[in-house]
Amino acid sequence: MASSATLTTTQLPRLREILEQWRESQPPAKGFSSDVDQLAARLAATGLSDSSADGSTKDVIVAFRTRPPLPNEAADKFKAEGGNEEDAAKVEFCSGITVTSNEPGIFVAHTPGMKWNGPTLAHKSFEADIAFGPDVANEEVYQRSVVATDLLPLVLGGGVGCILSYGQTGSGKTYTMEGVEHRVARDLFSVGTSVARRSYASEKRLPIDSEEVGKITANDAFVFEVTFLEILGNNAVDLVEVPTEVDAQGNPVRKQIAIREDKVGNVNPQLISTEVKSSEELEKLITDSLSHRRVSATARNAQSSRSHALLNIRIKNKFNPYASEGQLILVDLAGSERYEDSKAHDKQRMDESKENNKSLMNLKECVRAKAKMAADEGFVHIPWRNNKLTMVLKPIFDVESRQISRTVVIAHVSPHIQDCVHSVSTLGYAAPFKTSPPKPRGPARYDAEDPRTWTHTHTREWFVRGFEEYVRDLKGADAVVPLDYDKLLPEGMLATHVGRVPTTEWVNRVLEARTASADQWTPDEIKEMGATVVGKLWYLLLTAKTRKRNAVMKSRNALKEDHAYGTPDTCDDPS
Ligand SMILES: Nc1ncnc2c1ncn2[C@@H]1O[C@H](COP(=O)(O)OP(=O)(O)OP(=O)(O)O)[C@@H](O)[C@H]1O
Repeated sequence: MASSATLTTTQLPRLREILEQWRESQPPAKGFSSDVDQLAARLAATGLSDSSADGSTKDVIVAFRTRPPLPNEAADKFKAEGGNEEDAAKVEFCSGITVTSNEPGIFVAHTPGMKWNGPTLAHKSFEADIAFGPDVANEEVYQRSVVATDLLPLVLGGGVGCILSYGQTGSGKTYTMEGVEHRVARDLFSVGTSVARRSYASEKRLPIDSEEVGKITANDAFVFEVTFLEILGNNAVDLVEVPTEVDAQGNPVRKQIAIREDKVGNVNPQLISTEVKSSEELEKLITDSLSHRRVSATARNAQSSRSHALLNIRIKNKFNPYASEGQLILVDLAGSERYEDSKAHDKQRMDESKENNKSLMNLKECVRAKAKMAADEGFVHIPWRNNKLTMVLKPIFDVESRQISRTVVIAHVSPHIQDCVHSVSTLGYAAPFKTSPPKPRGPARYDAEDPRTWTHTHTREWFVRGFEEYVRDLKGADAVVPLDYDKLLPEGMLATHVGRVPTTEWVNRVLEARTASADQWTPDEIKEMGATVVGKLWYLLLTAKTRKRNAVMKSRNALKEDHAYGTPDTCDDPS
């Protein structure tokens, strides 16, 4: 099969002809629409959105994106691969990607080859959850990957949301991520205000449209703190820091940031953390930090980003001290490069490129393991400690964490046939992340220790017992639980559904389900009761999910100990 480097201008017209014939033989493309509202509604109906509240939401969502060809790009590519000026002028764009379905997203990559009777095309299709074709604007990408997947309510509710922008250098990752980052800045405070008003209304038992509730803003309920980290090869630096010195080559000198796990298992690089109180402040921080990001020319893209850039927005909840800290992590990954792409680099650039590819491979292992775990596919080990990039992404990879997390991977491919070999590898990298959500377990055998097997009645009985125990310990044997269980756990609500409700949302539900007898309780006491009891459910869910893994780890540890000290049978009797 010919690689893109061996394509010649004379083959392109024939390849275009073959592609046209192939396209004509295909059924019409499915599910195309640029109506963002319609798309969001459809995604909600297909279970990608949390608003379906049926527990089927995926933890890993995969999207493909390709961009339009840029002016002169086809000729420039040809020249970059050794073609002469005269022939380059004749090179016209030939598409290497066809989008055949929007939901699920299907991209077909067309790889050129050569037989005795002329050029050929091999068509290979890849499936994701969502596809963005070349004419899709950044607003639609944001609506379908952030709004329809409820990432902002999730992180405001104490969950972890992450977007990973992956792909070949020059394929449009930065274009997508900057679009997402600026739109997050635009919407975070208004969505935060709605969430804050709902919490306030629940706590004060006020109608949501009352004047008092209308005065509440996002800043009354949340503290937003932002960091921006850059990882280049093996080095990490703070993008918020304004460099004051330059080296001999005139490059800004930046302080190296250590990335390691502390004694209690947290990975908190010492970065400048800036509190932002408005969309404008967040917007400015993003723009300033991005201007510090290192760029250098590559054979593919004159403004190529050589580094991974991680924007992290941490959200503390002032209304609900029991809620975990929400985090939104937006990652523009360094371009993945093949040897051919990096051969023009100097030694330092080559090493960086190697290091980048290594970290991307490890990231792949981690995302794939996470997707498998979410789909309940048995024992899973997530190797997030292997690399700096995955270490800072610990909040999404830690299997012991009880925070709800959702990751959207957007894999980018170039539209050009010359890049097909690389596109096939990018699509092949991301496609396996697409897994089916765990199947509803139906009438699985009831296990008191595994909430995934509980019916609505089991769930309700467990909560009734849990609240009664809590209230008895706190207020004495005769105290009554001040909750309306019909309101808190409506018919059909299962333990698995409760397990997917972020803390803040759950505590709001508990506040809304208060009965008249709750007048003797303070709102904080009610919140603590709700958070404590649901915490026990999460623990059960976590141990049930990781039971097989824990058993394997336990037997491995036992093996290690046996190896070091011998088993009781084999130990020498000291007497
Ligand atoms: N969807 C799009 N519509 C129009 N232009 C686009 C689109 N996506 C990318 N571009 C343009 O393509 C060029 C390359 O895009 P970008 O810099 O985002 O690529 P990249 O994948 O981040 O590259 P690198 O890894 O080298 O940084 C830029 O000029 C950008 O403006």
